[in-house]
Amino acid sequence: MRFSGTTIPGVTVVDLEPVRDRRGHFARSFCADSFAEQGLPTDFPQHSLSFNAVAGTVRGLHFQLPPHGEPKLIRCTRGAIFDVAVDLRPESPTWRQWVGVELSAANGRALYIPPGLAHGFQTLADETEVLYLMGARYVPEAARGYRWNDPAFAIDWPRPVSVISERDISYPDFAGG
Ligand SMILES: Cc1cn([C@H]2C[C@H](O)[C@@H](COP(=O)(O)OP(=O)(O)O[C@H]3O[C@@H](C)C(=O)[C@@H](O)[C@H]3O)O2)c(=O)[nH]c1=O
Repeated sequence: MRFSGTTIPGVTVVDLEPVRDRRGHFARSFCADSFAEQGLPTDFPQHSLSFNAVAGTVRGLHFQLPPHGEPKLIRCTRGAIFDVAVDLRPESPTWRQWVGVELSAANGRALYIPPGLAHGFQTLADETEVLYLMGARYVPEAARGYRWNDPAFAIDWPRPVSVISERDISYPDFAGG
C-alpha cells in the first residue's frame, strides 16, 4: 500500500500496490502494521457496504459527535465515486475546507478520513458499491450532518444530484460550530 497526503492534514489517499501475474493480481487492501507506521488507526470494528443504484446519487455529509468520531477508510469496489471530506476541526488550518478524490473499482484507490471531518460522496456510475472500514461503532444519537450544497463549503460536485435522502437535503446551514 502507498500512502499520500492531501490538502487536508490527516486525510490520506491509500493506493494499492498490486502484484501481477497471468491470473490477474493480488493486493493488500488493509494492513494494520502499515497503518500503524503511518500513525493511522488499526482498529476498525465495523465494516459496511453501501450500494447505490443510480449515477449522481449523493450521500452525506455525515459525521458523529465526540466521543464517537469515526475514522473511516473508504473504498469503491464497484463503479466509481467522487469522495469528499470536509474539515470541521475548529483548530485545523484547513477548517471548513474540502477535498475530493475519485475512487473507483478500476483505480483501486481508498481514502482515509480521520474523526472531526464530515464525509460524503457522489456516485459517477450506476450500480456503485462502497466499502467502509469504520474505526468506531455506529451511534445513531451522535450522528450529524451538513448539506451537500452548504454555501459554507461550496463543494464542486461533478454532476447534478439524481438521488438523495430526505434527511440529507434537510440539514440546517453550517453555523460555524
Ligand atoms: C451508517 C449506518 C447506518 N445504519 C442503518 C441506519 C439506517 O436504517 C440505514 C441507512 O443509514 P443512513 O441513511 O445513515 O446511510 P448513509 O446515508 O449511507 O450513511 C452513510 O453515509 C456516508 C456518507 C458515511 O460517511 C457513512 O458513515 C454513513 O453516515 O442503515 C446502520 O445500521 N449502521 C451504520 O453504520
